[in-house]
Amino acid sequence: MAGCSREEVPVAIGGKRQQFGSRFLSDPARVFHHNAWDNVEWSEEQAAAAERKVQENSSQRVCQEKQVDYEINAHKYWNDFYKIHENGFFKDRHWLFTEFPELAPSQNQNPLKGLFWENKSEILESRSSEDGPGLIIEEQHKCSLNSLRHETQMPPVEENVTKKLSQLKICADEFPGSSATYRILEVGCGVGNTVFPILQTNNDPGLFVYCCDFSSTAIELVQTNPEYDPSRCFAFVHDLCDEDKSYPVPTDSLDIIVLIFVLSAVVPDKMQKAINRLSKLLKPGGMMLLRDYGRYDMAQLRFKKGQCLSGNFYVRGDGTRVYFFTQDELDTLFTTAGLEKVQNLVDRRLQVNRGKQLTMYRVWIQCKYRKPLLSNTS
Ligand SMILES: C[S@@+](CC[C@H](N)C(=O)[O-])C[C@H]1O[C@@H](n2cnc3c(N)ncnc32)[C@H](O)[C@@H]1O
Repeated sequence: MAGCSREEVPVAIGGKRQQFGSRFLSDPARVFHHNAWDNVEWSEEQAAAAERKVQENSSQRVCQEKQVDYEINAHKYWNDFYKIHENGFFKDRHWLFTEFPELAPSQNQNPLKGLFWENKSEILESRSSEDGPGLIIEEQHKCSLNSLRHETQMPPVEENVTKKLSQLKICADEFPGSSATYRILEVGCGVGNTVFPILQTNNDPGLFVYCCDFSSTAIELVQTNPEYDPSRCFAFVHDLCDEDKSYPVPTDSLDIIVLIFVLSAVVPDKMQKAINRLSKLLKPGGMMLLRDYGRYDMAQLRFKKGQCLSGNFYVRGDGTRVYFFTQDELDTLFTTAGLEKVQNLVDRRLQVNRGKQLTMYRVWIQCKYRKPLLSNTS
């Protein structure tokens, strides 16, 4: 498959990892002097040629019957993928921490801790008046079984009462990581190439990492990895498009949600609801971090006629699917879910195969969106 990450590890210069966007090609004659160049400007002809290529490879769509199969059996195609590749395909990404320092803030620099506690009284006040007492996250964590019994005896008369009760239920169940002070969820975690570096790098004793994937094969590989430590991590099978299944954490409980090359694997008309649901899980001040394929990435241009499912959405030879985003589309998805933009950048890299003298134009989008302290998505 035209996988996401064999090629995406930034090069280390002098042993020191460079952040994306810091090596520029000013002299085209030097193109083969390095493995990769950042922020490469596309000429008008190159953009037009890419557009033509996409029009051409989108001109013939996969038939409806097959489209339904790819959707219904999406998790099976990914299971097959992981049965073949096991841990071998996606490389570990220690570069994560240069791009997303939020994944391992040193304890004193925890960006949310300060933000959250400084504004705690403001949050408590606003949420109390909005939702009534007992719904604020601190309260949820402290709630007693007695209060739960009292609450559950009352007949739920409104939808939001039902919602409150289900949140209290999670509380009563002592959800995994309930005593943690910094909670990260990775959605579509695959075999843990983001999760394990986080667990290795972030030594905050209050850290707890959740990770899920709809591929049970991938989750099994995470759980059987010698580095999997259930006291710091909880891996579970979950389909982020499944509206009927809830996540094993209460609303407003996560500091960070990570989406790395996963939203692109979801059928476009289910993306918004998936992001809305995730947004609810973030604490006020919490952040969603995304890195994913951008429009006209080399992988999109390489698709052949007959692999297109819908606009900019394709199926690979192994049955896994991929969408290619614009920055605006991602902005709409996140802001519609009530989040505020912190970063939305396009990373245009020129990767070079020096041995074969080949150039490959990659387009990735990186986003950080924050849940406002005064949430309007409840
Ligand atoms: C391209 S891989 C990326 C894996 C991992 N994030 C990484 O960067 O190594 C996409 C992952 O998303 C998972 N995935 C796709 N659709 C999903 C869905 N609806 N719910 C949960 N996981 C999904 C796949 O099983 C696969 O592991």
